[in-house]
Amino acid sequence: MEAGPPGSSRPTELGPCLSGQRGADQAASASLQSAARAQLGRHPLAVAAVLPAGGCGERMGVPTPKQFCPILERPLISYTLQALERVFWIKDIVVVVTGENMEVMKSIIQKYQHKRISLVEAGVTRHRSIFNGLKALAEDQLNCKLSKPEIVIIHDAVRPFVEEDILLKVVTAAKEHGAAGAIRPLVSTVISPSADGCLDHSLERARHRASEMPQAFLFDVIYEAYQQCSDYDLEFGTECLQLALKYCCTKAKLVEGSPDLWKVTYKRDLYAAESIVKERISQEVCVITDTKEDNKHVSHLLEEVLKSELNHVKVTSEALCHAGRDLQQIILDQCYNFVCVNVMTSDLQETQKLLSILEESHLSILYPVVVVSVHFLDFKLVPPSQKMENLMQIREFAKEVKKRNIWLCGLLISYPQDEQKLQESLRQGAIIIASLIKERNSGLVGQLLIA
Ligand SMILES: Nc1ccn([C@@H]2O[C@H](COP(=O)(O)OP(=O)(O)OP(=O)(O)O)[C@@H](O)[C@H]2O)c(=O)n1
Ligand SMILES: O=P(O)(O)OC[C@@H](O)[C@@H](O)[C@@H](O)CO
Repeated sequence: MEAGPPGSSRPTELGPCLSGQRGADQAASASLQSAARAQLGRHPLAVAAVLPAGGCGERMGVPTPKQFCPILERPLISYTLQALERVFWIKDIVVVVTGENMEVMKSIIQKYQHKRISLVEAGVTRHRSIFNGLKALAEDQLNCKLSKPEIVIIHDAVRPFVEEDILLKVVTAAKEHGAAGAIRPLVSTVISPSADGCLDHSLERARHRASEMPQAFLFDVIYEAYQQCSDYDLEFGTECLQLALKYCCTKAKLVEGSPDLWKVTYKRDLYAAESIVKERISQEVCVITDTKEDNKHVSHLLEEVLKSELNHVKVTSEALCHAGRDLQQIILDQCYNFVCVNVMTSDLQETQKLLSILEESHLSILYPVVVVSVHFLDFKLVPPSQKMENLMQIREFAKEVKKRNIWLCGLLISYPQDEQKLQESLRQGAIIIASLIKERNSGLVGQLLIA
């Protein structure tokens, strides 16, 4: 059982909350969280989590177990760990992986600087893996670094979009009822086939629900259930709530969960998960300019066109010169998209300054940061060839900063004297920038695009 790297520093912010909630929902969630935090704070509940991650992902149909499949070049399991790490009152996170994947898991913990993680060896079935995780938490383990919690959360490692409020709800419910689990409406009707492969009967969909994760239990309840569990249940069971009912007569409280709780099972689920992550880290763009009047004017024009191109996206602008203060705050506020505006110049000094600031921050550890180095050039005044040589340096810079998960590309925008033609160039440029930010295609890193 290994803990995460001791003392590894971690960015103060753990990346955006990839929650499905927005606006009013978020306010409700925040007020629930503060109320529950007050409650948890008053009687500090010892809460730990067990993340079964020892499967082979057969239904995903790829050689890599799905929990290690990449989303934006980061393993799926790292997103789930990040989601749980954001919850300050979960004191230990036990990840259950196969022996052969132990080193892979350790490298993920190291690279993404996950904390509060202990690793335990998986079993041949999900229930056996979960049982191994619980054993690691029980006090009756030799040289155990973990202490037995009052409440244990069980959450599949392949359900990355779990929010604090559903965790609070199931933990609070488990404290009262002994067990609790998230549920969702059924999408398809459940039917029961007869022996000859025909319909025997169907269940009334409105009266049934899909059992999801997270689930939470009084530790003693679920640990006792697993200890009493038959080999058949350990081998073929899929429902922890049922074990609590069958072996400990504990009826779990069912808690409505959000649509994002779904389990990544098939390849399409991985594409869906990546789309959600891309959408969530494309919510803000920062246009960086210097204080020269010409730059500020064009940056403002570009900012306005970007706002119309990227609706629902917050577009801010910042001068690079006093970067020590305002830009750092924008970085801390989790902006992952930067447009560095250069007017009538193809040198890359401003862009390089921005890249250095980004490299010094932890911002790109968890998510790729997109930087577009924009160069407005009046092709009539300055033949592109004279400037292209400078701009081609972008390829080298991009290769270097890609190692720090900063995805740099260049964009040449025509800067004609004619106002109407300038507007058209700006619109073209904004369309390209919007696509670079939303699609986050690593294949375009180091490219010089022309609007
Ligand atoms: N022996 C096992 C089997 C599964 N799991 C974990 O339980 C979770 C949910 O199980 P499932 O979606 O079935 O994952 P797999 O078993 O990997 O998928 P498949 O059935 O397609 O092989 C996953 O995080 C999986 O890694 C586990 O810890 N140990
Ligand atoms: O059965 P699988 O191993 O695919 O996945 C486990 C799921 O069944 C489980 O996570 C929820 O149904 C809640 O128990």
